[in-house]
Amino acid sequence: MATTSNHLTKPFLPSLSLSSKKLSPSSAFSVSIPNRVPQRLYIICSASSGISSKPTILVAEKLGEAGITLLKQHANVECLYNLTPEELESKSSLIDALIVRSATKVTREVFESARGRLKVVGRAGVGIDNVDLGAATEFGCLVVNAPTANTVAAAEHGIALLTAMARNIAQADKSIKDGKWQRNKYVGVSLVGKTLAVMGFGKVGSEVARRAKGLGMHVIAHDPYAPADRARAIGAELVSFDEAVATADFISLHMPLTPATAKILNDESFAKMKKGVRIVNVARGGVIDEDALVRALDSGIVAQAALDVFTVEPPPADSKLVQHERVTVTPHLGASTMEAQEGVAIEIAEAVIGALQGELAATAVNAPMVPAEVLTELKPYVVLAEKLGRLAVQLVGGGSGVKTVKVSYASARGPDDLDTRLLRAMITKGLIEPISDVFVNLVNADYTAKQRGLRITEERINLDGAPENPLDFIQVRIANVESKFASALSESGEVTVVGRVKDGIPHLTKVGSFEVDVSMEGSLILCRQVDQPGMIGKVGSILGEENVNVSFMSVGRTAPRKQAVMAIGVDEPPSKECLKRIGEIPAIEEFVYLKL
Ligand SMILES: NC(=O)C1=CN([C@@H]2O[C@H](COP(=O)(O)OP(=O)(O)OC[C@H]3O[C@@H](n4cnc5c(N)ncnc54)[C@H](O)[C@@H]3O)[C@@H](O)[C@H]2O)C=CC1
Ligand SMILES: O=C(O)C(=O)COP(=O)(O)O
Repeated sequence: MATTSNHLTKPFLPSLSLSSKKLSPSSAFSVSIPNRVPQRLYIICSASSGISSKPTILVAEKLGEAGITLLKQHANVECLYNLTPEELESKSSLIDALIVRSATKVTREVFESARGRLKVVGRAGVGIDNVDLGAATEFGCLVVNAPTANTVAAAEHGIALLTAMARNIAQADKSIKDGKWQRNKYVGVSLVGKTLAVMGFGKVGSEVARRAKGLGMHVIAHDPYAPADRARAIGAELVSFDEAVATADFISLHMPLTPATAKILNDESFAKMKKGVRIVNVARGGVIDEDALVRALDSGIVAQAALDVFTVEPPPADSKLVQHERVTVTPHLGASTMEAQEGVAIEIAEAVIGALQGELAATAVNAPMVPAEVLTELKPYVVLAEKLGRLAVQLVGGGSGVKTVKVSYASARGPDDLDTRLLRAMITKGLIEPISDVFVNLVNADYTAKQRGLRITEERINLDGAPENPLDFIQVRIANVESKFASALSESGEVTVVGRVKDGIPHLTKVGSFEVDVSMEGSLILCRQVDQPGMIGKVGSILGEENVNVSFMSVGRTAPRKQAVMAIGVDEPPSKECLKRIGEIPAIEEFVYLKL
């Protein structure tokens, strides 16, 4: 993964390097030998992670057939259910992606044991509380979910539990099967005109609200982050937590399990409720303090509860809550309809395959989501960003340590039209990977930079003109370092490289103060010399004799016959002997070989 750079510098160079700081470029000319290698985006997976052939995907829980079929078109698929935690850990270094539902705990140990191979975790459903997101991010593993395909199923299950609870369906069913006929015991309550508090007004919550309105209920909702107009459109009123729990006849829970929502229904909140309230939970068991719910049932505050989810699944057989006469339970069936499972399976298969192919998933949970059309437009700039980072760091010399990097984006677009998170992540990747064995991607770029004490500051250069392209150029500067190629230091003393995208191909357009123009493919030789006739020919013929193909050549100079920097793109890495011969050309004052 880490690339190497060789560098040969003539002994008298330090003094020259100082003077070169004062030079200002005048012009650049280039000899172009087109070499259009298609660029692939490895935003999540590295080209060297062994995923270039067919990736291996472990499906650890039952997934709809349509999803499995889709996965098999692109990957080796293993379906292994009910693995123990240890079995999952031992599998993780043999797989590129893992697909789970809610029953599999994807722990830190799973990521640690993966030794960098596991690059995508697909959660075939919504809730990602069973995946250690912090650990996934640290290890550069993308987590994607399937957030839409089971919404209706979960909402329908919520309504099913609500109505079944109100009319004692489960209890009456059991009683009749036990040979009894208890018409007086199972008198229910009506829903019409009653107040339902929907806690968590997201996708499922709003579908539940819509259906409850159809049943003639008065719907209120609590969700600190939901827009009021969405609630209004459904005919629900957004209220505070206290108002919701205090006024509701029925409470239906639809928020995710997070540190903020854990045990959000507890002794204190039950004490605020109307006596005889009824509770539905199709969200997560952990949002209710289950012992407190048993107490509230026993004291009569809560008349009934209908639960699809539990803190521990399956719950212990002797669970007081599950065994409670006024509690109706289902074994986490919210998403379990034929339709939802087929939909979820396809949604997650597409997301996982896309991510393995280096695309950004629209349902990424621990990485910025970049809309597909923006990504298409940014693609060549993403490649440029990584290569500029890669190049800049290879120009650093003298063991100075890279700590401060300044990135400038020159664009004629408005600030809101340019999302630089992806570009920053790729610059970080380029900066860190050549000097370490850390794998960096969009997921862990910021985390890895922080860990290494690397501070990346960004600024925009606002240009006038038509903003057809998202960016005009990107400049990367590394401050407070020495350079192994003194000409790479700009007047401010920073290692500076600038690049542009031309015809979809990233080009290096400036090194230090020297304007060049070389396509950023293969490898690069930078030479500084006194501008004079025959230099291109001399270097070119050495490379030719050594069978190294030149793809691009460009010379930037301060003035005719003064200092010049020659940038030479090469397809094959030159041998040490070849580089030595270039270094021996008398007019060449310093040169460096860089891998892009
Ligand atoms: N039982 C089952 O099989 C299923 C369960 N679920 C659960 O339902 C949850 C909701 O799913 P979706 O509606 O698709 O997710 P969503 O993300 O669309 O909605 C969640 C809503 O909860 C809100 N929220 C966050 N913190 C809150 C708080 N402290 N108080 C009130 N609201 C808060 C959010 O603002 C958001 O609007 C999931 O997180 C999942 O755990 C989802 C599908 C199936
Ligand atoms: O999507 C969710 O959050 C669910 O809870 C569904 O879980 P499941 O995929 O059925 O194990």
